[in-house]
Amino acid sequence: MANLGIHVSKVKPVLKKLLKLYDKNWELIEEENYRALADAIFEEDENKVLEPELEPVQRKKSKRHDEGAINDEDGHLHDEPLRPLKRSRLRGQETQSSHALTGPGSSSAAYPLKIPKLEDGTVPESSSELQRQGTSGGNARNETHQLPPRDGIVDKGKQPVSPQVTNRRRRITSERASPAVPLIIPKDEPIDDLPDYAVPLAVILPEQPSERNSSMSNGAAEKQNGHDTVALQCRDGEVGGKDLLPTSHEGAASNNEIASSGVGEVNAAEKQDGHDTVALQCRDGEGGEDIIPSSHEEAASNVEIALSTVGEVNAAEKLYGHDIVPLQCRDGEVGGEDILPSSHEEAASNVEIAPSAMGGEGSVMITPTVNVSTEPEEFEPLLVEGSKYSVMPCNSNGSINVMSSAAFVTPQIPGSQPCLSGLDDAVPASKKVGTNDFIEFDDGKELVDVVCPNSPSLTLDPKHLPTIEIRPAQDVNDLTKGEECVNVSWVNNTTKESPPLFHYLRRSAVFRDAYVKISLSCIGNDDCCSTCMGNCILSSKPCFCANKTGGEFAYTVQGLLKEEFLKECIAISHHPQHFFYCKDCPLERSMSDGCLEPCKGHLKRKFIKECWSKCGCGKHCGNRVVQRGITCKLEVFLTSEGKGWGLRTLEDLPKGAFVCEFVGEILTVQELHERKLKYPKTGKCSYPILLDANWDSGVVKDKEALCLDAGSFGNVARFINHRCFDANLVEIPVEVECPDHHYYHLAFFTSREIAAQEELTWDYGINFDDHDQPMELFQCRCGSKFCRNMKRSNRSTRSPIAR
Ligand SMILES: C[S@@+](CC[C@H](N)C(=O)[O-])C[C@H]1O[C@@H](n2cnc3c(N)ncnc32)[C@H](O)[C@@H]1O
Repeated sequence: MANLGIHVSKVKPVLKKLLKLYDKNWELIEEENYRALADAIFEEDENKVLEPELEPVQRKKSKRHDEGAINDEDGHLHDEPLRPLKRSRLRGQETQSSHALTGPGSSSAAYPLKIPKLEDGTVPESSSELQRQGTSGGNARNETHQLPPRDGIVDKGKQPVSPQVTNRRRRITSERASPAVPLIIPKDEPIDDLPDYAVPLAVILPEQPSERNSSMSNGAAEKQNGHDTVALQCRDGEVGGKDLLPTSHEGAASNNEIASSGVGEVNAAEKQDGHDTVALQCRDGEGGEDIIPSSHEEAASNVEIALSTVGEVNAAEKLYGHDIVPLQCRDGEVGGEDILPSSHEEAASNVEIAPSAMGGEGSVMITPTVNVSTEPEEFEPLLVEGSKYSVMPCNSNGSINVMSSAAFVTPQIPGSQPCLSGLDDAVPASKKVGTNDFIEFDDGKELVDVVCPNSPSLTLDPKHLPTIEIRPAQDVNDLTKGEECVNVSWVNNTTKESPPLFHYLRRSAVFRDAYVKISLSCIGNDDCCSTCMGNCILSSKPCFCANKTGGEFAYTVQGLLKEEFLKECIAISHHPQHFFYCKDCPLERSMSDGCLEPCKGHLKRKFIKECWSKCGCGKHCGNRVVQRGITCKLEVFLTSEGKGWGLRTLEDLPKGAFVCEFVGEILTVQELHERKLKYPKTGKCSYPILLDANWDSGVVKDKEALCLDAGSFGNVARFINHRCFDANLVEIPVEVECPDHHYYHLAFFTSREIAAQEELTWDYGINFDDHDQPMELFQCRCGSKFCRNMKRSNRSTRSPIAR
């Protein structure tokens, strides 16, 4: 603001107000380079000028306006907070999050628009049915389904949405963030010139006078007296604070480690040059109580990704073979509030690095103050991810410097921090800024200029730039990091971009609240084949496990889906008559703000039931396919059609072959909703899929209403792109260890033969005509002749399907 000639005294009160109005959502304020803030300041000025001229009534209105009320078309005032430039987006937040809950088949209504594959290219019969429903103003559902009357359910005046057009059933989609750019030579350009993604997360500060000055240039900052001031990393625990710095990548990389206990707690400490020095964050799995090492010895010293099955997900970045930076540990409280250890707050808040998922283009986000050394000597890059951020153990003294391309362009601005796991876990970067330029979000506390102008530390001699080596963030040969039985390579023949960073999971893992009961005692005699031996499929008599698939196994002896079974599954996906409507929809409940809307419908799918541990058969039983994991050769590649990354097969695949399952964090739909509200922009890095196939089984409790989110934690399925109608994969729910079907596996099978090198696709079930979808609808480039996103000039915007 200072750069705009706006005095800090003007900025402070407005910023305070904005923060309040935005619920401290810093991201929204900083968007478009603080345009909202600037506008609010100007608006404030204007109001001051206009105020005396207003009639008393107008003045009242004006005052309300200032307080956040807005006029609707009828001239009524609403108590919506004033949100300069962002009103429409924020208004859509609720919807946005609701859209976020779209299942791929979301399981369910995600498929309303699908029509069966056509032999001759004509629009299938069902599409006209769909069109009818789509054009009927959303009442189509009522033509075939009578919604039961429900107490407490209030239709907020909206048209009941046809399952064929409802947003919520759609697969969450997200826009890829802009591509990474190479480092840029310093230049004095206005901040506005910065592309979105270039807004740095690290804050570059001028040097702070401190006894520990020697370490200030060494990377992540340490918090002193409430301010992030001094570099934390690479300091030994010796008297005098002399920096002991790693002399190699390995040295630096091994310094940041986190360990987790099996009961959900995660302890993290800085291990520096053999000395455990600083505890990072320590949480238990219960109420977020801090467990703080009282000595170096107690401090856990390894940073690893820890997925507690009983609670939080904690993670560290292990990139390119190096443990880079610990991420964050959070409490297990509902709402995902950030709770920092009180007694060790200093230590705990010093290092926070979160990789973005999709939206962040996989960049490493560094939230504390980071000093860029004015004279980096012989720095060697440890990692450059997506060509945007470099983490370099670095100087002759070995400290870790973190640099972003933006750092060379402009003084750094505290940016938003796409989150990590638990998207609702990440602490917004803007919460911590350095001493002179810090921002405090605590109500009533001082707000100071948000920009760090003219930081001397920004002046980097360009001669150093060529020394920065770009390395891929993901292992080219295997981005599963060894998790799968097969390697999954990735390739990009077009740019230097790496696939986005995310934590590879072979199996879905509970984020926090989801109730996933895996208990042998819950598996009844009907749910397993305890008397079987060997390979059930070879037996002449179908066993108990086959009962759940209609008395026949779903698989052939060759391990493929039986033709009939597959056909049925595809048909279910394509036909809307398979919808059911919950009496008390958990999804609507999760998004309800007092007025419960009617269930929009879920797709009733056919399950595969696999044998499992309580069965008597062997591990190689033919009725255990999905649980064995990926077996075909796959590759992630940058698509040429502008769809971002995609997944393809490197070998011919027969029809009905299992490819992979959709893996992600298991969230309750409530948690997902909270996640979306908390990070409205994280649609970019969130790929939720509803696990709603059993919601017709009665009242589903909140903790049983689940979804999978592969935004930050997932497997290769997160790279599968959408294709309208004639995708070559179909997703089928699979029961393995949970007979109650609250949690199940969602497996992708080939819907036809697929040749080597073909891209693998599935139909997200998106309705591209639904513009009431704050989730960025991408422009579909599926190339299908049935593409629902094709521009047809004579088509009504309300009709999702062509006439
Ligand atoms: C689950 S991700 C798929 C992987 C993604 N392409 C990537 O680069 O990581 C979904 C996102 O991919 C892109 N996408 C998927 N299918 C697409 C299509 N048919 N046309 C254009 N973009 C597509 C959209 O940006 C969408 O939000």
